[in-house]
Amino acid sequence: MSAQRTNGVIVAIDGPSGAGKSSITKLLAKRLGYLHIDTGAMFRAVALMAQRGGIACDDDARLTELCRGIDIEFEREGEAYRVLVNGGDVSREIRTEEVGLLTSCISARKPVRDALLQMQRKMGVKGGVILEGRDIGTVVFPDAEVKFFLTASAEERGRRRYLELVARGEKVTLEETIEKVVCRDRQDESREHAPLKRAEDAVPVDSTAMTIDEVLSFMEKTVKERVAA
Ligand SMILES: Nc1ncnc2c1ncn2[C@@H]1O[C@H](COP(=O)(O)OP(=O)(O)O)[C@@H](O)[C@H]1O
Ligand SMILES: Nc1ccn([C@@H]2O[C@H](COP(=O)(O)OP(=O)(O)O)[C@@H](O)[C@H]2O)c(=O)n1
Repeated sequence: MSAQRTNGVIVAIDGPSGAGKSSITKLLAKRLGYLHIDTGAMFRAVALMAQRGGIACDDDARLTELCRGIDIEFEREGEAYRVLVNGGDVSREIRTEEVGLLTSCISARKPVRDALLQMQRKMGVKGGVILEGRDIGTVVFPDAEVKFFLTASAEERGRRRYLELVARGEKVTLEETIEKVVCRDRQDESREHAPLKRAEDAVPVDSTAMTIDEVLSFMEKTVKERVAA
Protein backbone atom coordinates (compact mmCIF):
# COMPACT_ATOMS: atom_id res chain seq x y z
CA MET A 1 0.00 0.00 0.00
CA SER A 2 1.22 3.51 -0.82
CA ALA A 3 2.87 5.39 2.08
CA GLN A 4 0.37 8.22 1.58
CA ARG A 5 -2.54 5.97 2.63
CA THR A 6 -2.30 6.83 6.30
CA ASN A 7 -6.07 6.33 6.86
CA GLY A 8 -6.51 2.98 5.09
CA VAL A 9 -7.13 1.65 1.59
CA ILE A 10 -9.01 3.22 -1.32
CA VAL A 11 -12.14 1.47 -2.57
CA ALA A 12 -13.41 2.42 -6.04
CA ILE A 13 -17.01 1.72 -7.10
CA ASP A 14 -17.84 2.54 -10.70
CA GLY A 15 -20.82 1.74 -12.86
CA PRO A 16 -23.80 3.11 -14.78
CA SER A 17 -26.75 5.07 -13.42
CA GLY A 18 -29.12 3.21 -11.09
CA ALA A 19 -26.77 0.29 -10.47
CA GLY A 20 -26.86 1.08 -6.74
CA LYS A 21 -23.50 2.85 -6.28
CA SER A 22 -24.70 5.62 -3.96
CA SER A 23 -26.91 3.42 -1.77
CA ILE A 24 -24.26 0.73 -1.38
CA THR A 25 -21.36 3.14 -0.89
CA LYS A 26 -23.20 4.96 1.87
CA LEU A 27 -23.83 1.71 3.77
CA LEU A 28 -20.44 0.17 3.07
CA ALA A 29 -18.65 3.34 4.22
CA LYS A 30 -20.60 3.23 7.46
CA ARG A 31 -19.76 -0.44 8.07
CA LEU A 32 -16.05 0.07 7.36
CA GLY A 33 -15.79 3.48 9.02
CA TYR A 34 -14.63 4.98 5.72
CA LEU A 35 -15.43 8.32 4.12
CA HIS A 36 -17.93 8.29 1.22
CA ILE A 37 -17.02 10.50 -1.74
CA ASP A 38 -19.85 10.89 -4.27
CA THR A 39 -18.00 12.13 -7.36
CA GLY A 40 -21.24 12.25 -9.39
CA ALA A 41 -22.49 14.92 -6.98
CA MET A 42 -19.38 16.99 -7.76
CA PHE A 43 -20.03 16.84 -11.53
CA ARG A 44 -23.69 17.61 -10.86
CA ALA A 45 -22.65 20.67 -8.82
CA VAL A 46 -20.55 22.01 -11.71
CA ALA A 47 -23.43 21.40 -14.15
CA LEU A 48 -25.87 23.25 -11.89
CA MET A 49 -23.56 26.25 -11.61
CA ALA A 50 -23.05 26.26 -15.40
CA GLN A 51 -26.81 26.19 -15.88
CA ARG A 52 -27.28 29.07 -13.42
CA GLY A 53 -24.54 31.05 -15.16
CA GLY A 54 -25.98 30.41 -18.64
CA ILE A 55 -22.80 28.62 -19.72
CA ALA A 56 -23.22 26.35 -22.76
CA CYS A 57 -22.05 22.80 -22.15
CA ASP A 58 -19.36 23.06 -24.88
CA ASP A 59 -18.01 26.47 -23.84
CA ASP A 60 -14.64 25.24 -22.55
CA ALA A 61 -13.30 28.73 -21.83
CA ARG A 62 -16.14 29.63 -19.48
CA LEU A 63 -16.20 26.14 -17.98
CA THR A 64 -12.50 26.51 -17.18
CA GLU A 65 -13.21 29.82 -15.48
CA LEU A 66 -16.15 28.33 -13.57
CA CYS A 67 -14.08 25.40 -12.30
CA ARG A 68 -11.25 27.68 -11.25
CA GLY A 69 -13.55 29.58 -8.89
CA ILE A 70 -15.65 26.71 -7.59
CA ASP A 71 -15.42 25.29 -4.11
CA ILE A 72 -17.23 21.97 -3.60
CA GLU A 73 -17.58 20.51 -0.13
CA PHE A 74 -19.44 17.66 1.52
CA GLU A 75 -20.94 18.61 4.86
CA ARG A 76 -21.36 15.39 6.81
CA GLU A 77 -23.96 14.45 9.40
CA GLY A 78 -23.49 10.80 10.29
CA GLU A 79 -23.75 8.90 7.02
CA ALA A 80 -25.85 11.65 5.40
CA TYR A 81 -24.20 14.54 3.64
CA ARG A 82 -25.04 17.87 2.10
CA VAL A 83 -23.34 19.17 -1.03
CA LEU A 84 -22.14 22.74 -0.69
CA VAL A 85 -21.01 24.90 -3.59
CA ASN A 86 -19.20 28.07 -2.58
CA GLY A 87 -20.87 27.68 0.81
CA GLY A 88 -24.46 27.26 -0.52
CA ASP A 89 -26.43 24.02 -0.10
CA VAL A 90 -27.31 22.54 -3.53
CA SER A 91 -28.10 19.00 -2.36
CA ARG A 92 -31.67 18.97 -3.68
CA GLU A 93 -31.24 20.97 -6.87
CA ILE A 94 -28.46 18.75 -8.23
CA ARG A 95 -30.69 15.64 -8.10
CA THR A 96 -33.20 16.48 -10.84
CA GLU A 97 -33.28 14.47 -14.09
CA GLU A 98 -32.65 17.68 -16.03
CA VAL A 99 -29.41 18.35 -14.14
CA GLY A 100 -28.48 14.66 -14.56
CA LEU A 101 -28.67 14.91 -18.35
CA LEU A 102 -26.82 18.24 -18.42
CA THR A 103 -24.16 16.72 -16.15
CA SER A 104 -23.55 13.97 -18.65
CA CYS A 105 -22.73 16.62 -21.33
CA ILE A 106 -20.61 18.80 -19.08
CA SER A 107 -18.71 15.89 -17.56
CA ALA A 108 -17.42 15.02 -21.05
CA ARG A 109 -15.48 18.31 -21.25
CA LYS A 110 -11.76 18.13 -20.57
CA PRO A 111 -11.44 21.28 -18.39
CA VAL A 112 -14.19 19.99 -16.10
CA ARG A 113 -12.66 16.52 -15.82
CA ASP A 114 -9.19 17.93 -15.15
CA ALA A 115 -10.42 20.25 -12.40
CA LEU A 116 -12.47 17.59 -10.62
CA LEU A 117 -9.74 15.00 -10.99
CA GLN A 118 -7.42 17.19 -8.92
CA MET A 119 -10.10 17.77 -6.26
CA GLN A 120 -10.99 14.06 -6.04
CA ARG A 121 -7.37 12.95 -5.73
CA LYS A 122 -6.82 15.48 -2.96
CA MET A 123 -9.92 14.25 -1.09
CA GLY A 124 -8.96 10.56 -1.36
CA VAL A 125 -5.18 10.43 -1.28
CA LYS A 126 -4.90 9.49 2.41
CA GLY A 127 -7.13 6.43 1.97
CA GLY A 128 -9.88 5.25 4.28
CA VAL A 129 -12.30 6.30 1.54
CA ILE A 130 -14.80 4.84 -0.90
CA LEU A 131 -15.20 6.86 -4.06
CA GLU A 132 -18.10 6.14 -6.38
CA GLY A 133 -18.42 7.33 -9.96
CA ARG A 134 -17.58 6.36 -13.54
CA ASP A 135 -13.79 6.61 -13.80
CA ILE A 136 -12.46 6.06 -10.26
CA GLY A 137 -10.80 2.72 -10.95
CA THR A 138 -9.59 3.68 -14.43
CA VAL A 139 -8.44 7.31 -14.04
CA VAL A 140 -8.81 8.90 -10.60
CA PHE A 141 -7.21 6.12 -8.54
CA PRO A 142 -6.01 3.39 -10.93
CA ASP A 143 -3.93 2.14 -7.98
CA ALA A 144 -6.97 1.74 -5.67
CA GLU A 145 -6.55 -1.37 -3.55
CA VAL A 146 -10.13 -2.59 -4.20
CA LYS A 147 -12.23 -1.88 -7.29
CA PHE A 148 -15.80 -2.87 -8.10
CA PHE A 149 -17.77 -2.41 -11.29
CA LEU A 150 -21.41 -2.44 -10.27
CA THR A 151 -24.02 -2.98 -12.99
CA ALA A 152 -27.61 -4.15 -13.49
CA SER A 153 -29.72 -4.56 -16.62
CA ALA A 154 -30.93 -1.31 -18.19
CA GLU A 155 -34.55 -2.33 -17.50
CA GLU A 156 -33.86 -2.89 -13.80
CA ARG A 157 -31.88 0.33 -13.44
CA GLY A 158 -34.62 2.27 -15.23
CA ARG A 159 -37.23 0.64 -13.00
CA ARG A 160 -35.32 1.66 -9.86
CA ARG A 161 -34.97 5.24 -11.10
CA TYR A 162 -38.66 5.30 -12.05
CA LEU A 163 -39.74 4.21 -8.55
CA GLU A 164 -37.54 6.93 -7.08
CA LEU A 165 -39.03 9.64 -9.30
CA VAL A 166 -42.61 8.51 -8.65
CA ALA A 167 -41.93 8.55 -4.91
CA ARG A 168 -40.75 12.16 -5.33
CA GLY A 169 -44.08 12.98 -6.97
CA GLU A 170 -42.74 13.34 -10.52
CA LYS A 171 -45.01 12.39 -13.43
CA VAL A 172 -42.94 10.07 -15.61
CA THR A 173 -43.48 6.78 -17.41
CA LEU A 174 -41.37 3.68 -16.97
CA GLU A 175 -40.52 3.60 -20.69
CA GLU A 176 -39.22 7.19 -20.85
CA THR A 177 -37.21 6.70 -17.65
CA ILE A 178 -35.49 3.60 -19.06
CA GLU A 179 -34.81 5.50 -22.30
CA LYS A 180 -33.16 8.40 -20.43
CA VAL A 181 -31.03 6.06 -18.34
CA VAL A 182 -29.85 4.25 -21.48
CA CYS A 183 -29.17 7.55 -23.28
CA ARG A 184 -27.06 8.92 -20.39
CA ASP A 185 -25.05 5.68 -20.13
CA ARG A 186 -24.38 5.72 -23.87
CA GLN A 187 -23.11 9.30 -23.59
CA ASP A 188 -20.90 8.40 -20.60
CA GLU A 189 -19.50 5.29 -22.32
CA SER A 190 -18.74 6.92 -25.64
CA ARG A 191 -17.04 10.14 -24.54
CA GLU A 192 -13.40 10.72 -25.35
CA HIS A 193 -12.14 11.61 -21.85
CA ALA A 194 -12.44 9.12 -18.98
CA PRO A 195 -15.38 7.14 -20.42
CA LEU A 196 -17.44 4.83 -18.23
CA LYS A 197 -15.79 1.42 -18.47
CA ARG A 198 -14.73 -1.40 -16.22
CA ALA A 199 -11.12 -1.33 -15.06
CA GLU A 200 -9.51 -4.64 -15.99
CA ASP A 201 -8.83 -5.41 -12.34
CA ALA A 202 -12.28 -4.39 -11.06
CA VAL A 203 -14.53 -7.06 -9.54
CA PRO A 204 -17.74 -7.16 -11.61
CA VAL A 205 -20.98 -7.21 -9.60
CA ASP A 206 -24.32 -7.58 -11.40
CA SER A 207 -27.03 -6.39 -8.99
CA THR A 208 -30.01 -7.13 -11.29
CA ALA A 209 -31.25 -10.00 -9.13
CA MET A 210 -29.51 -9.03 -5.88
CA THR A 211 -30.90 -7.11 -2.92
CA ILE A 212 -29.01 -4.11 -1.54
CA ASP A 213 -28.09 -6.26 1.46
CA GLU A 214 -26.65 -9.02 -0.72
CA VAL A 215 -24.50 -6.57 -2.69
CA LEU A 216 -23.36 -4.92 0.52
CA SER A 217 -22.37 -8.20 2.19
CA PHE A 218 -20.44 -9.34 -0.87
CA MET A 219 -18.53 -6.07 -1.12
CA GLU A 220 -17.80 -5.89 2.59
CA LYS A 221 -16.42 -9.43 2.55
CA THR A 222 -14.28 -8.67 -0.54
CA VAL A 223 -12.82 -5.49 0.98
CA LYS A 224 -12.01 -7.21 4.27
CA GLU A 225 -10.33 -10.11 2.47
CA ARG A 226 -8.21 -7.73 0.38
CA VAL A 227 -7.23 -5.65 3.39
CA ALA A 228 -6.27 -8.78 5.34
CA ALA A 229 -4.20 -10.03 2.40
N1 LIG B 1 -29.91 -4.13 -5.45
C1 LIG B 1 -30.93 -3.29 -5.46
N2 LIG B 1 -32.19 -3.74 -5.48
C2 LIG B 1 -33.24 -2.90 -5.52
N3 LIG B 1 -33.15 -1.55 -5.52
C3 LIG B 1 -31.92 -1.03 -5.49
C4 LIG B 1 -30.75 -1.86 -5.47
N4 LIG B 1 -29.67 -1.05 -5.46
C5 LIG B 1 -30.14 0.22 -5.47
N5 LIG B 1 -31.48 0.24 -5.49
C6 LIG B 1 -32.36 1.43 -5.55
O1 LIG B 1 -32.19 1.96 -6.84
C7 LIG B 1 -32.18 3.39 -6.81
C8 LIG B 1 -30.90 3.91 -7.47
O2 LIG B 1 -29.81 3.55 -6.64
P1 LIG B 1 -28.54 4.47 -6.48
O3 LIG B 1 -27.78 3.96 -5.32
O4 LIG B 1 -28.93 5.91 -6.48
O5 LIG B 1 -27.76 4.13 -7.84
P2 LIG B 1 -26.56 4.89 -8.55
O6 LIG B 1 -25.84 5.68 -7.49
O7 LIG B 1 -25.72 3.79 -9.13
O8 LIG B 1 -27.17 5.74 -9.60
C9 LIG B 1 -32.35 3.77 -5.35
O9 LIG B 1 -33.70 4.09 -5.13
C10 LIG B 1 -31.95 2.53 -4.59
O10 LIG B 1 -32.64 2.41 -3.37
N1 LIG C 1 -16.72 9.95 -11.74
C1 LIG C 1 -17.77 10.43 -12.42
C2 LIG C 1 -19.02 10.56 -11.79
C3 LIG C 1 -20.08 11.08 -12.52
N2 LIG C 1 -19.89 11.46 -13.80
C4 LIG C 1 -20.95 12.10 -14.59
O1 LIG C 1 -21.95 12.63 -13.75
C5 LIG C 1 -23.24 12.14 -14.11
C6 LIG C 1 -24.07 12.02 -12.85
O2 LIG C 1 -23.47 11.04 -12.01
P1 LIG C 1 -24.25 10.39 -10.79
O3 LIG C 1 -23.35 9.33 -10.23
O4 LIG C 1 -24.73 11.45 -9.87
O5 LIG C 1 -25.50 9.78 -11.53
P2 LIG C 1 -26.51 8.65 -11.03
O6 LIG C 1 -25.73 7.35 -11.08
O7 LIG C 1 -26.92 9.01 -9.65
O8 LIG C 1 -27.61 8.67 -12.01
C7 LIG C 1 -22.96 10.84 -14.86
O9 LIG C 1 -23.98 10.53 -15.79
C8 LIG C 1 -21.63 11.14 -15.55
O10 LIG C 1 -21.83 11.84 -16.76
C9 LIG C 1 -18.65 11.30 -14.40
O11 LIG C 1 -18.48 11.60 -15.56
N3 LIG C 1 -17.61 10.78 -13.70
